[in-house]
Amino acid sequence: MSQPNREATKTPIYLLSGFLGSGKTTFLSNLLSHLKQEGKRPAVIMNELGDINLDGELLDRDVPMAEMLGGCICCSIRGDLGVEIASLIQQHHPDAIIIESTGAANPMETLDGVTDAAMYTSLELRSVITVVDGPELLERRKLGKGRTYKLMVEQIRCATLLLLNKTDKLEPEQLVEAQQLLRELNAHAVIVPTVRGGIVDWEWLSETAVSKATDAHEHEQGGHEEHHHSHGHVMAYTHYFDGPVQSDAFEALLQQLPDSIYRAKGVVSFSDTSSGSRYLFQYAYKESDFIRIEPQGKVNDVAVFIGEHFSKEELLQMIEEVVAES
Ligand SMILES: Nc1nc2c(ncn2[C@@H]2O[C@H](COP(=O)(O)OP(=O)(O)OP(=O)(O)O)[C@@H](O)[C@H]2O)c(=O)[nH]1
Repeated sequence: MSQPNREATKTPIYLLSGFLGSGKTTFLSNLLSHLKQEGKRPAVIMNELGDINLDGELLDRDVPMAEMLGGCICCSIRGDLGVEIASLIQQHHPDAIIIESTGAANPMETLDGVTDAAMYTSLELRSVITVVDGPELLERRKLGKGRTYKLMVEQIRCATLLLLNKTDKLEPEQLVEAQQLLRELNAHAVIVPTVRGGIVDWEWLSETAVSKATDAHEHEQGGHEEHHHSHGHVMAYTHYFDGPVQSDAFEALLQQLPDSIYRAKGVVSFSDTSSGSRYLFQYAYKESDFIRIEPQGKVNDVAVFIGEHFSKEELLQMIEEVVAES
């Protein structure tokens, strides 16, 4: 079960969201070209509500691609997402995985699907990129707060990078208005106005805006994590445990989580129950639930915490107290 260098083997994951027709695929092909120019080997997961994936046809054939068709990864086929991620990593060992969700997907729910994969394989969710159709955003806001506008807002809120696209169709004052609206809806994300998803600054690719997957070992050694780019906008934190933890202490930790963390799940081993017992835990809105499991194959002891603007440092401290008691 040894994991020689988890940092080196963690696969970066980028989640690409944005409303129907906002320009996700256009941006994705720019992103893939850029990664390939850098000598990287990216892989893609494309999700379509329908049974065919036309967008996939537009992309480079050398890029390994998993298609998840006929359902939405944020709901009906969410369980499959983890499996797809894990098998892409096993088969192709990509340097990065980009998940393009359907325009109708709620990114928080999709994020939840990504966390499933963290149990089976080492990964790091780096950014949530939301492509915003500039003219459509302004139009929808004018029309009032319908369901579509609400979904757009959710996609905007959970982004770490906002591409304000189709700015060629905006008047200068509309551009300002759209930027202001994005800033109101999301105080933390980097906002980049784009035409056809074209961007010049790719630095964010190597920065972790969403989560910092950490294990105790790393933390002991380090203290050199990069905080300056995180904007305090942490939405998912992945923690790998090195060994079993004490069950009461762990349950107490879940009960003491701040309100800003509304979801957690993972697999833990308890030191005080019969040897080798492992549990799948779920936590949502103050309720926790443990199911004893006997995993087939290798499954990490890992906990993933999801929330809005919570302090990763405080959470890590709480976890370390549990580890110390164990
Ligand atoms: N005028 C203009 N058109 C754009 C821009 N970016 C993309 N488009 C066009 O908008 C349409 C939708 O772009 P896609 O990249 O397919 O959008 P998508 O978000 O992947 O669409 P779905 O897969 O349907 O959700 C295409 O016809 C693009 O050529 C832009 O910046 N300006």
